[in-house]
Amino acid sequence: MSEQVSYRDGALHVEQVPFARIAKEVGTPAFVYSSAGMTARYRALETALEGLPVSIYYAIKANSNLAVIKLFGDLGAGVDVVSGGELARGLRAGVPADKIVFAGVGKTEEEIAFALESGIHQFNVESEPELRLLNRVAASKGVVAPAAIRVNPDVDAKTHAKITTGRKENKFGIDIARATEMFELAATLDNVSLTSMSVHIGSQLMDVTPYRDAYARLRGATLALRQAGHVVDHLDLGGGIGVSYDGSAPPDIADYADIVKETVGDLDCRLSIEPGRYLVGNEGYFLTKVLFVKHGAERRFVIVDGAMNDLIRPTLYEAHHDIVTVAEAAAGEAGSLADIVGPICESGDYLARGRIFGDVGEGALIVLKSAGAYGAVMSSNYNSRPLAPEVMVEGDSFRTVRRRQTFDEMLALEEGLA
Ligand SMILES: Cc1ncc(COP(=O)(O)O)c(C=O)c1O
Ligand SMILES: N[C@@H](CCCC[NH3+])C(=O)O
Repeated sequence: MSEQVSYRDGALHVEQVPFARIAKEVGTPAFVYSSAGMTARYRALETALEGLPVSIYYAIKANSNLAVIKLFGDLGAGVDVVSGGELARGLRAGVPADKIVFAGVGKTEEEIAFALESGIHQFNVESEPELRLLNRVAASKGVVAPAAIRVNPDVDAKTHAKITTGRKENKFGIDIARATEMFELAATLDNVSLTSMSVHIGSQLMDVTPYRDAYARLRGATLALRQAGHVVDHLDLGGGIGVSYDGSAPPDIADYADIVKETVGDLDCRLSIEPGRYLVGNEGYFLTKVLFVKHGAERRFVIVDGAMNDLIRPTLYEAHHDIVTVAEAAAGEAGSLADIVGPICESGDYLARGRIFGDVGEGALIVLKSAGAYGAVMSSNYNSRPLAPEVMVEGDSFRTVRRRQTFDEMLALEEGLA
């Protein structure tokens, strides 16, 4: 029996990930990433967008491990951050401040001050009060803050309701009809420079058509602003390109690039995009070990040492992740119905439900695919489970890029306070 799993996804693949060795040396559960896969994704996107004046800002919320940020930074990417903590990560990973954009509906005064002191490239402002606060903090520091307004184009991204961000009922952005009003307001504020707009309509878009509608509206707003005498020299087109979790066809990035070209390619604007999931989603795995197999009255439970605190996507979005066993490489192909569940005290603690799954026994290693995005970053200490380690596979070798949290580290913040 092989101790390795082969994985192919179009041109991008990890030939052999040494899961058994990783389990032995690092333990389980663990997140495992492919540097070759992430690099290939970045290059593919760059190639698809060739000829367009586009910069790539990696949205580090998808996977903010320092080694992952550094990998994209070294490839030339900037980063998109949504909190002071993410800004600290971007800087710590060596990304130059002038390649960092700061998005988010609820930036605090302290976060704005930190970003201004760091000298970031751009604030993507999501409300009028935020624009005024940005002006005030910038004035107190004697600087002019580079700003974009994030507009809400009221376009349905046709994705999961919890990750749709461009509809009127969503908290994100400023109604696109108010763009001119915002530019007029900014013109009266001495410490912001507003010459840019951003848009982000949602995550995990499997159909690129909604981008066409959103970018067409952005184009319309740009032309109207210019007509009114304002300068618009940069458009941030957001992230959201989906990846396949089940082997179905992913969106074609060439189609996405065509849409960019056709809608905003001729506006004489610098452009940027903020992909997160696309760059890392398929290039990570969640490795876990079978603790017990229990035959319930109605179904088989495969109880593993990974849980919803490690990978919450199945619980939170009913998300599907393909699963393979390390020994067989294709446990999903034959077998019987099973729930793959974790040790947490909630019935919602499952990694897969009602899955046709092979006959695994205690100690078997199983791998959830496509766990590179919104995996480790969304993990928690629920049930006082220490955070799982993260491992980067580089060529034939691998290295730990986040250690497994110890009990002492988990308890440190409360030390002496009880
Ligand atoms: C403003 C912004 N940019 C970029 C992203 C990255 O999204 P994704 O990982 O779907 O590419 C998000 C998350 O949805 C976001 O809110
Ligand atoms: N956490 C979500 C995506 C959120 C996108 C961030 N705006 C997921 O796992 O699919």
